[in-house]
Amino acid sequence: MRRRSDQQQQQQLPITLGRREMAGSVDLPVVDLASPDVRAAADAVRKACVEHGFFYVSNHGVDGALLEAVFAESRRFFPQAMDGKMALRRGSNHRGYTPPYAEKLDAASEFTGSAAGDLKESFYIGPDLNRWPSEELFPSWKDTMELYHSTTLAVGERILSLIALSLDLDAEFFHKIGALNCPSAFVRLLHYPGEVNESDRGNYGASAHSDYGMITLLATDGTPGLQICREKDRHPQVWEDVPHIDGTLIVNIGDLLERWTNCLFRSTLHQVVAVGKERYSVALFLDPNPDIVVRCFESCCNEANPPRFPPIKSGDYLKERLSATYK
Ligand SMILES: O=C(O)CCC(=O)C(=O)O
Ligand SMILES: [Fe+2]
Repeated sequence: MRRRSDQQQQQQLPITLGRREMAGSVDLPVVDLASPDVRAAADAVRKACVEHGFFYVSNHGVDGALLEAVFAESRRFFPQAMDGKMALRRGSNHRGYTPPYAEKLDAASEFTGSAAGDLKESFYIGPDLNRWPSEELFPSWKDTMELYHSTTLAVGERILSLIALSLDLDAEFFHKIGALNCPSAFVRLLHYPGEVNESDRGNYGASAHSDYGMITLLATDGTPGLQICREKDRHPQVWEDVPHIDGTLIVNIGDLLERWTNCLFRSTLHQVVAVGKERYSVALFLDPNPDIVVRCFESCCNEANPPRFPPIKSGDYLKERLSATYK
C-alpha cells in the first residue's frame, strides 16, 4: 500500500538552484518480496536497477516492532554528551561512532563553509568485533542490533538472489562465488540535526555520493531529505526527492554491482539535504567478501561494449573508497 502526502503527490515544476535543479518527487517502483511470481519480481528488479538504481521493497519480513526498537535505541544514543559517544569512536575496523563533520561524502561539494564534512553523525555495527555502549545504560542495544543485522542481512540476500535471476544467473550465484561468505555487512545508524548553525547553512546532511558495494537497504523515520540524481553528468543536475512509503525499505545499487554489470545497473548519486527537522535513518550496507574479485559479468559485455573497469578485489576497492571520505 503506497501512502504519500498530498504535497508529495502534487506535480512540481523544476526549480533551478545554481548547478542544481529540483524536480519534485521521483516515483520509484515497489517490488513485493513475498510475490509467488519470482520471475516477475526479478524482472521488476532488473527494470528498477537499469532505470533508477533505486527501488522500494514491500513484504520484506523486517518486523515493524524490531525497526521501532532500533530507532528507539538510536533516539536514546545520539542525544548523549559527546564525550560518551567519542569513547566509542569508529576505529580502524570500521565499527563504532562517527561524529558530525567526520565524513565528507562529496569531495567536490560546493558547500564551502567552515565545516570539514557532512552534518550527520553515525554508528556502525558489523557482523562481529563490535563496540557496544555500556550495558548498564543500553541493556537491550546489543540484542536489538544483532537481530536487526541478521534480519536485514537475510533480506539483502533475498534481494541479491532476485538480482542474480534478473541477470540470468543462478539464484544462488552470489553464495556460490563466495561473495556472501562473511560478507562485509554493516548496519549504520544515522542521525541528522534539526537546527543548524549559521556557518552550516547550505551544508548537507550527507553530501552527494554513490554507495560503494553491492546493495544498501535503508529505513528512515519518514522525515524527508533523501534525494537522488539519476543523470550525474547532466548539467544542471536534476535532484528528485525520494518519498517515504510506510512499511517499505529503500534499496539502492552500489558501485561494485555497477562495475559487475558494466553500468547496466546504476549506482545512483544520492544525498540528504537539511530540512530543518531532526532525522533518523538506518542503513545496511551489504558488500562482497573482501577477497572476491569483481570483474564484468560475461552477459554484460561484448566486443561492441567492452568492460569499462578492470577487475578489482572487493576489499581493496572498499578500503580505498572509505579512506577517501574519512578525514
Ligand atoms: O540517511 C539516508 O537517507 C541515506 C544515507 C546514505 O546515503 C548513506 O549513509 O550512504
Ligand atoms: Fe548512501
